[in-house]
Amino acid sequence: MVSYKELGLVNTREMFAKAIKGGYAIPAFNFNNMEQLQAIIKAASEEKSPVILQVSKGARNYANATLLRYMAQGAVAYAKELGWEHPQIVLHLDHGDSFELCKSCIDSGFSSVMIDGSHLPYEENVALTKKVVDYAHQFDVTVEGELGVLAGVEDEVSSDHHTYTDPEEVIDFATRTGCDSLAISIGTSHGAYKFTPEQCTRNAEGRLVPPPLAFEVLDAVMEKLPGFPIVLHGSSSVPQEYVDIINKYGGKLPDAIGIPEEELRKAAKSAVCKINIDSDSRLAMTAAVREVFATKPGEFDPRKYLGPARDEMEKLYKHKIVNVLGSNGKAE
Ligand SMILES: O=C(CO)COP(=O)(O)O
Ligand SMILES: O=C[C@H](O)COP(=O)(O)O
Ligand SMILES: [Zn+2]
Ligand SMILES: [Zn+2]
Repeated sequence: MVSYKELGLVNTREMFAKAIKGGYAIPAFNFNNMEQLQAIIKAASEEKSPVILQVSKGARNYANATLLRYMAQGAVAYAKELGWEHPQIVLHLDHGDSFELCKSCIDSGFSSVMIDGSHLPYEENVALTKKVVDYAHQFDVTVEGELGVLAGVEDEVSSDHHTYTDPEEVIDFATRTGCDSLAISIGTSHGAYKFTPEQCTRNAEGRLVPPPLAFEVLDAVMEKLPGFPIVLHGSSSVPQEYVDIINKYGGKLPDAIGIPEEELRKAAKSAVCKINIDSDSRLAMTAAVREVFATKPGEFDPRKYLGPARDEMEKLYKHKIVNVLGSNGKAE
């Protein structure tokens, strides 16, 4: 058993309280490799932004759970080397699907976990989330629960079907589980295809324009739970520059579309205090790698294509921090 406190990590409690008061949101960036982690830490250090390092079950399986957590723990030392005196870094389990997985992360130094029981019947979601909270809180680890189902990978019924969070359930859920934050469904979804072309309109250039998020659901949740930390998953904006580069250099991402940054900016000013971004980083990395492969076919040193990918991700993370979430300078 190793406590995150010995590792210089922090939980989300104070971070979220400040973000809600200050009208900004904390970035939660997924990582599963060294270059992503370096780019996240460099961006957060240089912008003095609190940051949530997010690890999925898939990432643990890909990179090896032990190696991954040592990498994240090393991130605190790296941030200090970069001149960030008091790094505010959370190590968070993304989409935990069982008590055992959450416990294993808590026991190995995670400062925060998500237990995602959103696909379960309501009472089972409450019971599972409460079980994780009861364990986590003994060690001052914070817990994110989820109510409502995002379209796409979270929804087995169909890719364009959301079950928005029912605002009538949130008080009961938060009170009975004791969770520290709540992920809700208001129309975002995971991946690079957040809306089908049929759900969108087209602008003059023929680009897809997505339908708006259900801000009325967010407003109703905030009215029921004033000041309670809300989380948005599936919040990549799928930058069209990256999609174009990928498609130009042999990729195939037709009609990829995300959440407009304008909507995320608006959400960040509300009780939404954690915004999850993974796909945008994948797109930045893929665009940069494809461009090197296409324009410098003689390169075979991975540093020559992963290096530019890392630079592009760092640029992306800084852009999110400074221009979308407004978390820069909040961890001086
Ligand atoms: O919600 C996410 C991770 O939990 C990531 O969402 P995106 O696929 O929109 O980046
Ligand atoms: O919510 C999903 C995250 O983007 C992580 O995805 P993953 O399960 O492919 O690692
Ligand atoms: Zn979920
Ligand atoms: Zn998610």
